[in-house]
Amino acid sequence: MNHDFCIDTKILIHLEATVPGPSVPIPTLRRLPRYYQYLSRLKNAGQEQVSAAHMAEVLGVHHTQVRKDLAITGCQGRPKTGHKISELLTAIEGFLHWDSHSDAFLVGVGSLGTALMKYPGFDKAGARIVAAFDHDPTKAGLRIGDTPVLPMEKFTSLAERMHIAVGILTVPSEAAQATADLMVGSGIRAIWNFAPVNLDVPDHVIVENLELFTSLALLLRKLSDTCTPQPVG
Ligand SMILES: NC(=O)c1ccc[n+]([C@@H]2O[C@H](COP(=O)([O-])OP(=O)(O)OC[C@H]3O[C@@H](n4cnc5c(N)ncnc54)[C@H](O)[C@@H]3O)[C@@H](O)[C@H]2O)c1
Repeated sequence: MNHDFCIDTKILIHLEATVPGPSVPIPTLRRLPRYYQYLSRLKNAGQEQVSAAHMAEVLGVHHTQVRKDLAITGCQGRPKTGHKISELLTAIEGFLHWDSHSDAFLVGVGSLGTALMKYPGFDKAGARIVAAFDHDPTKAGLRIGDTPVLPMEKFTSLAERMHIAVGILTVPSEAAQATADLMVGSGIRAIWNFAPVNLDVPDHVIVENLELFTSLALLLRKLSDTCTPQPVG
């Protein structure tokens, strides 16, 4: 696996769909990709060992927490020398199931859906978009990269036949709930939702909302808080 890529921690949809049981704390799941990114950089720079204390300092996480998080992956550090970076990377990959793939279907091949389909990083982080769907007949039949765009009528039969567990939802808000219903009815168990809508789904279905607008609003709010008033004239 290529270690030199940027992982969006929101790719947790794959993890949450595949890591068994509620016993793994979600904050740990969110931190592990950060550790992985940092460890990959160290490995690429030629470093072989790392201590939890060093990771804690660089990543701004308490060292006890880093040790606990790493222990969950099953990788044990050694006294004095710490962890072997390559072992740690392999342990995190295995734990997050990045050494296997979840196939995903995307619905809504507009600006955002197309951008997601063109982004190669999801494949490396465990989720592969194998087909996309759109109700616009002019889009069905297209290919975005290697991925076919298919008519909505094919969604259920293909999802069932291919045992698709992950759905990526990039339709406008007004179509989001109906699309989620279709996904759930077709056996999808995890939805990565980009529409700014709270989806109503059964308890067994995991939804991860990617709230870009909230994130942007926070950024701009923080920016305005740091602005000092300029003298007039
Ligand atoms: N573009 C962004 O940067 C951005 C950022 C954050 C969130 N979002 C959200 O992501 C979603 C998509 O945004 P966009 O800008 O890509 O929109 P878009 O209008 O460019 O694309 C939407 C696509 O969904 C398809 N579609 C609409 N209704 C459908 C249905 N019932 N079944 C199947 N396909 C359907 C349309 O044909 C179109 O191809 C929206 O909910 C938006 O709020 C977008």
